[in-house]
Amino acid sequence: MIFNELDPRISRALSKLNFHKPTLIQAEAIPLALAGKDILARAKTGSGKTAAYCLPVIQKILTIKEAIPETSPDRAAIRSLILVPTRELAEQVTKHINDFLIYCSKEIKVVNIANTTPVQLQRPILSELPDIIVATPSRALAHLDSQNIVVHDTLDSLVIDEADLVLSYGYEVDIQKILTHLPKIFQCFLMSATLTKNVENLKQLLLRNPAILTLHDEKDEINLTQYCVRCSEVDKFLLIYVILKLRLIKGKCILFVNDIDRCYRLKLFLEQFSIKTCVLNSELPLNSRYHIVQEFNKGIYDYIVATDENDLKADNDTDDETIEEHDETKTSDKKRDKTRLRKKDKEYGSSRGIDFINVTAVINFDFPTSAKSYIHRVGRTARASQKGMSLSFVVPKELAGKHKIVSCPSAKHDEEVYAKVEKQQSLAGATLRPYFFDMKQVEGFRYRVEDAMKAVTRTAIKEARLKDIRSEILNSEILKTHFEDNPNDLKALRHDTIIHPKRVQQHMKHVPSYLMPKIATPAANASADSDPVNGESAESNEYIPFRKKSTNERYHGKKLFKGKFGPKKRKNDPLKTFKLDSTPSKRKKTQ
Ligand SMILES: Nc1ncnc2c1ncn2[C@@H]1O[C@H](COP(=O)(O)OP(=O)(O)OP(=O)(O)O)[C@@H](O)[C@H]1O
Repeated sequence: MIFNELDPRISRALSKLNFHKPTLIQAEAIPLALAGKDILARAKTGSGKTAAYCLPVIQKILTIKEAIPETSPDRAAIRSLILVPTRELAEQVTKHINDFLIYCSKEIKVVNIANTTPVQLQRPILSELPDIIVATPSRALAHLDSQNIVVHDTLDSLVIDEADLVLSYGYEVDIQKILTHLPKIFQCFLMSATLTKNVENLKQLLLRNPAILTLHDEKDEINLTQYCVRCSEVDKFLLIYVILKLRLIKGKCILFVNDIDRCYRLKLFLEQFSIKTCVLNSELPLNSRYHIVQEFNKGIYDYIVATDENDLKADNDTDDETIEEHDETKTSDKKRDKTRLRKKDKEYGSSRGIDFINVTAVINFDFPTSAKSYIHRVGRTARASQKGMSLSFVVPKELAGKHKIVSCPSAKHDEEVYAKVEKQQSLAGATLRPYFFDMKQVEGFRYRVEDAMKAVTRTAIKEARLKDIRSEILNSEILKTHFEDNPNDLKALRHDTIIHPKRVQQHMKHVPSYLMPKIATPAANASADSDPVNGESAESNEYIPFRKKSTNERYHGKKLFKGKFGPKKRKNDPLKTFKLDSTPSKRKKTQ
């Protein structure tokens, strides 16, 4: 299948988007879909599933409309319903469709009704009979029930994207109710990166003699390099500091943690060293979440600390092999619920389906609680045939829970989940390589890391969480009114601001040269036949040199030696001054 077999308006849009040739799933699914087949597709994350169903849906609508005279009232009709599990995904799919429609936007209209606009206010938009509706199942059902959407005679296709997640979010009943509003015959697409027993049930319910595509593009596996490091819960903080501060991983990273408090703990910790991050979690308003992802994709932010708590829960509920949430997690969650400022958004998801662009690395700061969740998290990098890496921290069982304050309840199960991930990856022909490093090399940082960890108290986290949500609610209001009208105003809106400026210790911003360790980047480290104890064999690769003077700049990012913290002021580094003052010669002078 090649794209220029599609309507020329679609082909032009595709070349504008630099979609020169179809991905494997697109090449297989599009011709079958155009031939009218129902499709059940399972393909890896980032393999282009969205276009695999959007393009035939658009193509078919164009063909149907060409056969209807311009003046006929029958031209306007709702012909396709696309159901997705989260609001983010609905925004994203709608954007993709609008991109594909750029040369035929007059012929086909798409509307996203998954947003937070009240149902009544969406009625006028729906009365114009858009050709394609994108919705979460609950929203679609609300409109079908209230007759704002009437499709028994017109619907041509139904898509359920991320089908397993749609079901595990508890939408099964909604889907069954939705079916009662649909015509007897329509084409159906079920798309998912992972297929579960529930999807099998849905297949029986919805699909007629479907084409079942389970696609595995071997090239894609090679694009993702997976590393893991076993360490204590405190050492996770030490290592993340070293990795980000010394830029051992260059480029954009998503750091996954397992709950919202951990999100702010990690943000505040990194903030101590002037490492800026955005947070992404289900408490933030939808507009802010969407804006954060957009800006991250444009390259405005380097680091996102994300939770995928809804996805973790959804995976836990459905995956037989998943570790049960243990009591401690439940009680601590209950406690936190009391202090919660606003409700979590049930229709939030960060690790499923969201198209983060050009992500160098996914870092599982907290190891996920299921193998399925691991697939979706690491699937945020190495997308669309690009290269990417994942680095996962795994806490050995005997070290889990040892440091109460920084402990993550799920760490007790890291080893068990890791074993499942390893098995799952080896079945797919992939491996998780260990990231060896010489702990002695980073010991010098322990003091400042512990200092920073102490500053991130429970109260600080609570305050930060409240403050961030308040400011994001304000941001969200600005975003709501300005999104379309004043795009320039939005440029000034930042989501990575320092939450606790008073706690930031300026000297921690810099890494003194005498602390500079000899530590390899994950890539350099794993590519050599390292000695796990001292990692010496990686020397020839990308070691951060110890006491290297003149090339420090590359470890600190471009701006470090410019302006306020320029080279002349380096003498003011308190750590350095302290060292100088304690030399014997100085002491003599002052006596
Ligand atoms: N034929 C193509 N050529 C170039 N880029 C493509 C092509 N198809 C899709 N892409 C790009 O690949 C990225 C991933 O596509 P998409 O989001 O559809 O993947 P997915 O399989 O739905 O992933 P997930 O399971 O995570 O939702 C997107 O940025 C998309 O623009």
